Amino acid sequence: MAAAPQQSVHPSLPSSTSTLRLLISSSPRRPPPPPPRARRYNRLAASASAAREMPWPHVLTVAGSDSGGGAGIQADIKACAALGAYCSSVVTAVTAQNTAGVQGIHVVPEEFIREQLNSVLSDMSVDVVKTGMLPSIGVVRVLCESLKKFPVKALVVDPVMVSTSGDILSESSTLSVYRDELFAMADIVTPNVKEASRLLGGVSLRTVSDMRNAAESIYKFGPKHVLVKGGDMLESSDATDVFFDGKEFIELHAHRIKTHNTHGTGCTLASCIASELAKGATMLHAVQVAKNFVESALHHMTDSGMNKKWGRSIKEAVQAAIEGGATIVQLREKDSETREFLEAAKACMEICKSSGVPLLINDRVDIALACNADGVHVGQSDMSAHEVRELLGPGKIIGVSCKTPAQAQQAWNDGADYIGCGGVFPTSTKANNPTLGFDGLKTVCLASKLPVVAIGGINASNAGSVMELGLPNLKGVAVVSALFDRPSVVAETRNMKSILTNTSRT
Ligand SMILES: Cc1ncc(COP(=O)(O)OP(=O)(O)O)c(N)n1
Ligand SMILES: Cc1nc(C(=O)O)sc1CCOP(=O)(O)O
Ligand SMILES: [Mg+2]
Repeated sequence: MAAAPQQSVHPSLPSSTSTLRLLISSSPRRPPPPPPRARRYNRLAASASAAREMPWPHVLTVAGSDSGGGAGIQADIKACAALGAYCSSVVTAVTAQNTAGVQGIHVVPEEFIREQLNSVLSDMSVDVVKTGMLPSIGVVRVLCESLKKFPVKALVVDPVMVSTSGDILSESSTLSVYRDELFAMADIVTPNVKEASRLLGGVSLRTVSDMRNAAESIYKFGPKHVLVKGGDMLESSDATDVFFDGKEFIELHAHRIKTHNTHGTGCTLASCIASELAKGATMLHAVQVAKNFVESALHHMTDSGMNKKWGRSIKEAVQAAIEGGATIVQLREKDSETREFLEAAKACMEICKSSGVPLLINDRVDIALACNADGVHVGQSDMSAHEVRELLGPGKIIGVSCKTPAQAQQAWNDGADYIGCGGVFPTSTKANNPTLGFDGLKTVCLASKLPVVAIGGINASNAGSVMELGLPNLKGVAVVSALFDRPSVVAETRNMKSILTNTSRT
């Protein structure tokens, strides 16, 4: 299968129609699955005492409350829950706001913010602290002092200054203490272009090259990584973010989503990064997952049979899919010898890594380990997600094919990150694949606690109708033949991406 742009789920390379499955056990009956990992257990309803004692990924958000529920603490808690992290909260301000703007701000006294920080950090094992609205110099200083007293694994700083509606959320005097004290403690700082400009004394940021310079300048204040978010650069048709780790710049591209509903996306992105870091992901991986979560997904799965037919290598196919806008690639090789598969996987890893696009491997955990892929996609006859997680570790992405609510529940229990659900339409790419139709997809989406990617017979003519169903948890599509069994992978991917972009947020 070829991979197209995707989201928090992953796409793969060309899949062939043959069904070479990993023979994990010769026994026809699978033994009962091991108990789910504690951290996956009922994350949404986790009690504070459970979070204290159990190895949950734990994010503490230090931010303002948004009465409208779209941004701030409310957005942070929802994003962390969606990505499987427990979220505690220190409220720095209570805002009266709605979709039109901020009508009032009640700042919480500094000493009471200190008290909240003490209560949580002295008692519960927090992995990652994520900051949002820090209204005054005093609040930033209280936070720095608490973090020195109670160090955490990582600090994610979203330097929230002005709301999308243009209302001031942090006094301009906080800029200096952000730069001089908080940034030095941060693992990542995530300004949008307006915030980056303010942090740098009002420089103008109009191009990606300006964003790179800004990322480099902000890096000099001391954070380990910088992500300058380009979503506000309205002159560009692309929404490019620039990630800088002190050595390398990585441009993360996404098609601009035509919507005014961007309120809270910064909070959501930073909370997703924090959740992934809390789960053990590397910084780049955490940023990729977060970005994909905020966008809609297009999974590209490669298929070597189709690529041969069109005279292109897997590498060329993946390169073209990424150029066309694929956000996740899944390498699906049903007929290859192991050595050939691994070589292709290593070559694709290079391309995907340099483009900031996660690469998943279909079925083969050994290949994923050998090429340090970003994750694995398994089906109901493959190794369970729980077993895959044991082998891959916490930071990798695991997808599971599910056709029923019970399978979706099991995937959640087993610690998967997303599910693939299909066949939505009849397909000739996968033999003997039952067609679920819209009704089957709906039943699974409604039951799923994980993001869902629709698969099976999806093409440019029907992708819009799938996304327009507006089903809960449906985040994107995974596509093989509509991209790879065509003369131009780039053109087909671009077209598919724009269909998804235009339907996912309307
Ligand atoms: C995103 C996504 N969804 C479903 C599948 C199918 O996986 P599986 O059921 O294991 O079938 P094979 O791909 O192995 O034939 C997938 N690969 N990706
Ligand atoms: C690999 C795969 N899994 C499916 C499932 O229903 O789980 S359908 C499928 C094939 C998808 O290919 P195409 O986009 O060419 O239909
Ligand atoms: Mg499989």
